[in-house]
Amino acid sequence: MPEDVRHRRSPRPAAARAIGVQIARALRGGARAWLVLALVIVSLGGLAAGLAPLTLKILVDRLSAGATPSLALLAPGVGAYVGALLVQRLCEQIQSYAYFRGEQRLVRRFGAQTYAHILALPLPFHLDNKSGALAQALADGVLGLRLLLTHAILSIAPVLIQVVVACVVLGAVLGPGMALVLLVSLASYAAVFAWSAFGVHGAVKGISAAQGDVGGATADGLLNIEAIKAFTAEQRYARRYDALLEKTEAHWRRYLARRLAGGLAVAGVFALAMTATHLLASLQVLRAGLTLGAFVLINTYLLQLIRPLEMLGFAVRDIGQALAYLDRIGAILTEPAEGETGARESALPAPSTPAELVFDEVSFAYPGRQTLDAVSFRAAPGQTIGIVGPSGAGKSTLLRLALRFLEPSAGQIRLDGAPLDDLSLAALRRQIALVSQDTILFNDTIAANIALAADDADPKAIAEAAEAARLAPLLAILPDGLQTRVGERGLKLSGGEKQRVSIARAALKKARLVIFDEATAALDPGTERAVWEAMAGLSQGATTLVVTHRLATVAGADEILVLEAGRVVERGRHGALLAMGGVYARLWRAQAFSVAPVALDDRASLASSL
Ligand SMILES: Nc1ncnc2c1ncn2[C@@H]1O[C@H](COP(=O)(O)OP(=O)(O)OP(=O)(O)O)[C@@H](O)[C@H]1O
Repeated sequence: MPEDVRHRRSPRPAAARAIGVQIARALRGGARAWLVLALVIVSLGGLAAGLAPLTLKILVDRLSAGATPSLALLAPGVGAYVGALLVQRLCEQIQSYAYFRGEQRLVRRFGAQTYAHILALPLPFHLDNKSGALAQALADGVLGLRLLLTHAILSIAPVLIQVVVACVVLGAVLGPGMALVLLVSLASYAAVFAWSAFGVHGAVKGISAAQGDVGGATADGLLNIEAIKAFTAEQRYARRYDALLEKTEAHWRRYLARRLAGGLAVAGVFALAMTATHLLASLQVLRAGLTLGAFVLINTYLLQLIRPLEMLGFAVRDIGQALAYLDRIGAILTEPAEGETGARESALPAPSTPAELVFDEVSFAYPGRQTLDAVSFRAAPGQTIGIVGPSGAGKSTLLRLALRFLEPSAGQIRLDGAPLDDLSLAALRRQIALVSQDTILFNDTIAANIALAADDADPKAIAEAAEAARLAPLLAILPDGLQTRVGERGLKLSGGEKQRVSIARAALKKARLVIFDEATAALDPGTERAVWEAMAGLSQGATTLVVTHRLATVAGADEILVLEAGRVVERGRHGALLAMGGVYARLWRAQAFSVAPVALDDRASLASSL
């Protein structure tokens, strides 16, 4: 079971590799060409900026050589100087366009790929992590990528090019000593930046984790707004939220302190570097009697490099922040997605007949908790298998195994004779429809919610599925019918209506294996009966697994499994189980039947009503 990503320290190299792979994939499809173009233009601009002072030196030397000033004398120098500056300005404009085109494409692809990866992570990962924190990690990761890229291409690359050109020109004009002093100064500067960025990186990681907690708490509270109000827990949740914000503020304080210390150290090194460069330059001018043009050259370089060097400082600091942002998404990217082992999907298209499902000595344990122990059964094509037993017996876990949300720790599950892990997950899940107790709908229209199983579902098929799920009476009173929006998590519909949307979803899928997990547990008897009728319609022509606490609903099942503490303690048909006088008979007697819901296998009478 994966740890909560907020608190795990993923192995850095693995996370960095995962991000690298993701960025490399995202670069394909247009982004790379734009970014390479941006780099080329940045290089051209940097070269022009680096050479501009040299053209100025030539101009000043001509002016100070004592020759009679004339247009012919000045024009080439002025032209070269202005031309170099113009090229630099033009490059700045064009590089922005090219860069942001590439950045937008890259960010889009990176975001889409990462979101797809998160969706593909196994269910246990999602159960262990807060959705809000995952959303925050994704947003941070995208922000981190943008910061990294912007600085790499728009800040660092131009500075490096200008510095190299300046060193080469200064070395050629004033000798290697001057170039060496400049390089040593820059190296010290870079070292102090690295130290500063390292400190900031640690502090930002704390902020990022704290903001993840805040994001998680925000979503948690809003998702449970009804419960919070019903239990008058508003103040408590607001206080808890404030406590998390307080922690975030503390991390920000630490970050600001580190940033200040780093900034001061950088400023100190900068002053030292400038003093050394200036002193050496002045000495050379005095001793060697350098030309006025050479003196102008040194000063122009110094003035010209101050700003880019400061920008480099900001860049390195932001990169520390960007890496911290990327750390968390890197940890998520190292999580393995659900297994895709099967190759049968294209070779063998699933038949349209009901499926055969076999559990063969299947065991499963959540961490530290044995949950299922050597469970075996066979659901023959078209049969209905009831699964009953006390709360916590492992019924839902068994269904999750059938859908391969979880993997057995021992034993084998087979669909139509093939082990589940011989099928791709998509091929497996396409054949199964799940109707569970907690139906959460998307904040979209009823039609879009029904069409979850197929992007290109035919409106007629959606209407038929709605009809089969007994949604017609509801749709008749809604002014927008199937186009009615259901609100956040479907809160504008009642529990029974939501269940019927969920059944329509399954009906549209025309599944070969239908799984009901306490599908009507939350409904009143009248609604329950209507929903069961819809469910019975759905299980026509399919093999059906029904988990329920209401024994009457599986009384007609072909086989009933009684689970207790993860073991099948009794099995058989309703009558035989009652005659056995064991757990099932006790549960049966204990239940008071206020209504007699339609049994799922009462198909003959239902077929006519469908
Ligand atoms: N993600 C999980 N991590 C750890 N333990 C879990 C997890 N999900 C369920 N369990 C535990 O596994 C056991 C079986 O749970 P399961 O949901 O399968 O029971 P159930 O028979 O469906 O119960 P109920 O009838 O109440 O829905 C329970 O003890 C439960 O606490």
